[in-house]
Amino acid sequence: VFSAEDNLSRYYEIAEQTCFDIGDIRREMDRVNREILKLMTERTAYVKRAGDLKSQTTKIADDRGRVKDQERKIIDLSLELELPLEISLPTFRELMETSIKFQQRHIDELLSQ
Ligand SMILES: O=C(O)C(=O)C[C@]1(C(=O)O)C=C[C@@H](O)C=C1
Repeated sequence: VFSAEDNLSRYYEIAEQTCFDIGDIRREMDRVNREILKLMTERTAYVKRAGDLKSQTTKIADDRGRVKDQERKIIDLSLELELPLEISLPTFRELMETSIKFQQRHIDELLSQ
């Protein structure tokens, strides 16, 4: 899925070669944070759209099977990236749980109209 250079060791080498004070670090982190936020926005659009579809079928946002399936994929991909599971897993779990709440509110809003 990822190219060979997409791993923690490689990004750490780049950080060593480009960052020499905390200002350098924080500039890069601000850049990465903006990318993460853009991707979270894109992800949330699909969560909302899934709510549109579920409002016509189950009316229930929460799908534990899909949550478990994504957790498995997050674990496998994190191992590939050398990304510590202590960072990726709780973060994605929180993202999925807050997305479920957001989606259920959207479904309920559609059904109350
Ligand atoms: O896959 C879905 O059904 C979604 O709506 C996405 C999503 C998620 O945010 O990952 C949200 C709610 C479901 O419980 C499962 C997964």
